[in-house]
Amino acid sequence: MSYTAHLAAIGSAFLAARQRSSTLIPVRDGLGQLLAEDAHSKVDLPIFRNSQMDGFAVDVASVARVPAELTVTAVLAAGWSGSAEHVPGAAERIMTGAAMPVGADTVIPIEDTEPADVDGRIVVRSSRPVGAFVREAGSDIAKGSTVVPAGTYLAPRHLAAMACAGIESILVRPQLSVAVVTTGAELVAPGEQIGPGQIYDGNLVGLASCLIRDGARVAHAERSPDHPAELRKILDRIVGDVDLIVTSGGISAGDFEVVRETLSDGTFRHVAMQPGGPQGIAVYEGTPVLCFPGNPVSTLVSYEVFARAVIREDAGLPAKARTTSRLTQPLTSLAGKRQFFRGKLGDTGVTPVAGPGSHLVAAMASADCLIDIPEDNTDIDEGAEVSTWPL
Ligand SMILES: Nc1nc2c(c(=O)[nH]1)N[C@H]1C(S)=C(S)[C@@H](COP(=O)(O)OP(=O)(O)OC[C@H]3O[C@@H](n4cnc5c(N)ncnc54)[C@H](O)[C@@H]3O)O[C@H]1N2
Ligand code: MOO
Repeated sequence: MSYTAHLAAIGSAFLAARQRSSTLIPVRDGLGQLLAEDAHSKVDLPIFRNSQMDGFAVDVASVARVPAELTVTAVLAAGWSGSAEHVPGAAERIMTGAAMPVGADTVIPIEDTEPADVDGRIVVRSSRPVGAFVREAGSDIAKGSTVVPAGTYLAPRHLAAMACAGIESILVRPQLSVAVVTTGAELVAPGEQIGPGQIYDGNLVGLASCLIRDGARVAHAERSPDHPAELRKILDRIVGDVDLIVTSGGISAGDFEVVRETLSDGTFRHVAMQPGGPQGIAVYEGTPVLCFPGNPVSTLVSYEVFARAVIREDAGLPAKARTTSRLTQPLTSLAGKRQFFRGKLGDTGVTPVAGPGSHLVAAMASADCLIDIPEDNTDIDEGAEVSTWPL
């Protein structure tokens, strides 16, 4: 089975995980959520023509020559109904955010005025053009226009704009909910007492953080011993909560292949690639299960090359762009297998990091890309152009 054929099979299996419906939530709960449909403004913003300054609403003709002395006919606070008309040649004292009286076309800030000698009159000291300090209705956005487009991860600025636009509830696409289950009798959590023959579980945190980075929600992260009954117990407990299950280990050719035994209806095969040769796809109680091999580099590379793109697409995140780079040293690759070497990009090209061994997890930590070598390339020269996938 080729890499591309298994990738296509994973794409098909993932379709079931995509079938989740959007939910309506109050805007105030929207932080970090993925907006499922365009949010349209219920009003013009500003909703009505209003003053940008504390000052005086006037008509420009009456302040064309300054100083000009005007009678103050009203005091208009933010929140007044806005139904009064401007008295031509006079001034209305107006506060920031108050509706402009009909007929007034400019605002003189209070700093540019002073009380006149006669009570109830002011002296305007500097003139302003038409529209100065007037915020026109709809000048920010028109009623019915899109305030925030579908596919946006909602930040405070989006929520504030939607609230100002009178939007009370929004349709959001729930994050993909995923369970990560690592398997192996040898595994203990970092920080736990480690005994002979035991190792620390790196895949749980590795896979969970890949998923979170790519926009999914890790609803469960569990470690299973190598007994099918135990694994089944875990799966039964979590399956109702998640859209997808990702496992590591227990799928190759040994005596204790717990994932393979438990998900015996699944498809387990050897993909012509390295690392990540053993692979599995199964369905548990209707939920797709991606089964990655246990070696930590194999697990991480499997995620990168099989799952990352679909998980990001599902979350509405852009695909990670692949690039080409020149090898800084020759490379030998296995005939008939697509090999994903770990590499480090630099000014002179890409340098493979350590060897191909899928246990070399510490070496992988210093890599920043995968070097993708096709099945039929075995001896690649220094300087050859290769495809690199960002990590
Ligand atoms: N006879 C064969 N043996 C193996 C084959 C094969 O084709 N024939 N394939 C090899 C390849 S390639 C890989 S990769 C592994 C995959 O095996 P499993 O997926 O069954 O994984 P395990 O056997 O459970 O573990 C493999 C390796 O990884 C370590 N491991 C497992 N889980 C974790 C974890 N969560 N954190 C850190 N390290 C982990 C485990 O201790 C093993 O050393 O099979 C080869 N064998
Ligand atoms: O192909 Mo396995 O997944 O590397 O060691």
